[in-house]
Amino acid sequence: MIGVIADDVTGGTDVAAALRRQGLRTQLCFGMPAGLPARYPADATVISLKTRTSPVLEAVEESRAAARWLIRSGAGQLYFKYCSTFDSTDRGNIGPVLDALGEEVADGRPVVTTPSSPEHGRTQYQGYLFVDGVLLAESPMRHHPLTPMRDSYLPRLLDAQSAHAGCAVLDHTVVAGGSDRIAAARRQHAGHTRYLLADALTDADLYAIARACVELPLLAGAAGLAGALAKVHAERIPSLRDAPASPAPRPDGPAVALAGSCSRRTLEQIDVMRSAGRPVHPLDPLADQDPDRLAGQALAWYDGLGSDVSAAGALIHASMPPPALRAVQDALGADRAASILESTLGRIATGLAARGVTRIVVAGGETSGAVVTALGIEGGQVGAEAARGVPWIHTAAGLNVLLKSGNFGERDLLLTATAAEATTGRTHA
Ligand SMILES: Nc1ncnc2c1ncn2[C@@H]1O[C@H](COP(=O)(O)OP(=O)(O)O)[C@@H](O)[C@H]1O
Ligand SMILES: O=C(O)[C@@H](O)C(=O)COP(=O)(O)O
Repeated sequence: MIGVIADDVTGGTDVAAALRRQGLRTQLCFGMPAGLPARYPADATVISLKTRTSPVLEAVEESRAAARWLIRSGAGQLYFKYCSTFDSTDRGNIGPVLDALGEEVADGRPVVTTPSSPEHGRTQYQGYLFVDGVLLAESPMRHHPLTPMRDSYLPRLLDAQSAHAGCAVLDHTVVAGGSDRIAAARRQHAGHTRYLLADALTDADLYAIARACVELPLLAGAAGLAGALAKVHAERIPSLRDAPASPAPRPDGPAVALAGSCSRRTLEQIDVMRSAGRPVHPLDPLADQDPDRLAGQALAWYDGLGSDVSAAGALIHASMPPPALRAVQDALGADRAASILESTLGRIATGLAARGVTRIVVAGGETSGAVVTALGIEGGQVGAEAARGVPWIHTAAGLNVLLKSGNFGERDLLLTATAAEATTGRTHA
């Protein structure tokens, strides 16, 4: 079994979708699972934490605990799923968590990693990370509310975070040379380099890296490398390759979208909702900083929509474009503003569930973490993808949640996912 530790909730659903696409029976848990062992046989188990922006020690301890749980449940390989845009704060949790997981399983062997995920437009070349062909630090990620990324050079970012200085790049000439060449380069680094950041421009590059590393106890990266690894495992183990995908339930029932992401794509998706005439309620954290009152106002607004809303879903959002976001952060502080809005959206989600809303679409990774925590969702069945890397999650209690990374999905994703006719959008299941 592959055991995956994801540093946020949308990262967890993204990687779960990538594993499921390759036919792996994938168990998805939000937070540490309560019991042992896994409740049903799985080829992969994903534990989605909310550690991307938490204090370093907390992130390390929670990730260690998740690793130990996965190993006790039978994981033969660990994968640390971080963001394809290498989202991390200045204090940086990717390095410390990787260092700790290496202590758990890697025996000092080099750990191969890459945030490259061509399916999401992320590529690594000469150690630099590109987002849709633009350097990370020049992409909209430079404006992220909690993890603004202002350097594109991955070795510098990782070196600053890890206790093992001097990570190396497996450059594209090596990767393009195929899996034997990659494995040879990896062996040359054994004993003196802990992290090898592998360039990858295409899925074929990721596949070659995965083939070279399929036996390693620890790998790390975004959904791209995890999907490639799943493909290699599925090819080697016929029972995985032949596993019939379980039929995905159809998400239905009253729908509401909750957005806490300020990423460019989410702002575009909000504009599409507005242009389509959907009911939209913006949260104003400058007017009131009390999450209970902000949530109460939003729910009163929702109640006032009456039966119209059962025809097509409404949207409640904290999201703002960069200038307005800066004004809020200047007034309240970035962490406090985030915490107020996350608590508010969590309370709104529980209020909506109590009102019979069964389709909850959430935009934003931190925001999704707050919402699943508030709703007490511990896991669910990974269903059809409404967009690449954005699968519906079906809970035992009958909720259908779509947890969308801020940057993912077509411009009409919020609109289609909350449409009256239940839709799974473009299905990749
Ligand atoms: N108007 C706002 N002012 C300040 N912070 C905000 C605002 N809107 C959202 N946020 C915070 O920004 C963060 C966005 O992160 P996240 O939900 O992970 O989105 P993404 O997936 O785009 O990274 C959340 O913590 C959210 O509460
Ligand atoms: O790798 C990715 O880009 C995503 O899986 C991811 O981690 C998304 O994080 P958010 O943008 O914070 O939702």
